[in-house]
Amino acid sequence: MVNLMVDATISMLKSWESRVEWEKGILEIIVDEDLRSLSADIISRACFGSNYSKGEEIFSKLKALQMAMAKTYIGIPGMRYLPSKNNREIWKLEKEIDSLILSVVNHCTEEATHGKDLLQMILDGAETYDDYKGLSKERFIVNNCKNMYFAGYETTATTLSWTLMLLAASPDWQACVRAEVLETCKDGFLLDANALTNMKTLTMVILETLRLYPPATFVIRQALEDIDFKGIMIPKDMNIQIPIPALQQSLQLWGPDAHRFNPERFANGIVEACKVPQAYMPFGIGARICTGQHFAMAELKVALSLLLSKFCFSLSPAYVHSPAFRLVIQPEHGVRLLIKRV
Ligand code: HEM
Repeated sequence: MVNLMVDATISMLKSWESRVEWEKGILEIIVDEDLRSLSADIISRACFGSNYSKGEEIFSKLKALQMAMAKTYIGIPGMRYLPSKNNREIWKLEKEIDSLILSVVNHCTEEATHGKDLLQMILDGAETYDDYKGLSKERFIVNNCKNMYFAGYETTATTLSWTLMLLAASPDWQACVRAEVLETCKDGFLLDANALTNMKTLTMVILETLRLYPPATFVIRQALEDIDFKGIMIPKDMNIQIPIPALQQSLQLWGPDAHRFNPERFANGIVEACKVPQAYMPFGIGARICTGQHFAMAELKVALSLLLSKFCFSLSPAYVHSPAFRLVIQPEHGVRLLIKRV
């Protein structure tokens, strides 16, 4: 998996290198779209063993679906069943995405070239799991593929954008991470799973980015029975939304610098960083915690270490800071950076 991530990142890196050269040494770029393509490429290769071009249509439709879903009123019961213009757009996109995924699944199954990728695991799961709770086998496969795409694409791409923004705004931390990367994998390209675990400063920077800009704004749980929570009655079946940014930036829990970028707080791990470590939950919590968290951390480390080994980043004077809620927390106007070779 790490090799696949390295290959995908190197092809983006090469394109940035020639663009920097073309711009005579300093390239001004909004990085988000390229990082989305990178994340799409990686999840597509990991999932279907295919390259980005095959998943391109699926991703553009998923993006449109995400925008349409962000316009709905989350939490108002029954709203999603009304045939409003937006809901009809959502239903149409869902149908198209389903059939596109199925056609890729069929193609992969016929070619049988995908080996031990995520799709194979989903197909194995579909073979051995016979309680579909009323779901057809086809639905089981499509839903799981969609989950992988939806959960693993935008979340990681957005985290990459925010991390580059924060490092561009904090030259000292950027220099520390670059020094660590160059020390860990001498020529910048010798990355493997061992090298990734040794990158402590980079890990601290990623944890701090996920604290300040968690892509998921809340985790949702349903009460399975009536609960008396410290005097608050929560009736059975009620949905409870746990707001991640509020917990991760609480002054009470994290101290007076809770709103500041300070990766140092994670020097001794999550347990030492926060009065109540359970309040740190960028990947959720408990039995339904993100199944892709280790995949995501590996992808973030590979992409950032390769980028930092080759380029220096600073904020463009035209960068406008405006985190916006679109199902994930995204930079509204993109992350506009100045890039030059190290
Ligand atoms: C920075 C990147 C990511 C973040 C911040 C993130 C965050 C989350 C969060 C908050 C949840 C809900 C957990 C809960 O309810 O307790 C979740 C679920 C999930 N994530 Fe991720 N995720 C990321 C990347 C990925 C990737 C790369 C994949 C797949 C390769 C993935 C697959 C999933 C799946 C399948 C679930 C549903 C788990 C379940 O319901 O049992 N995620 N993620």
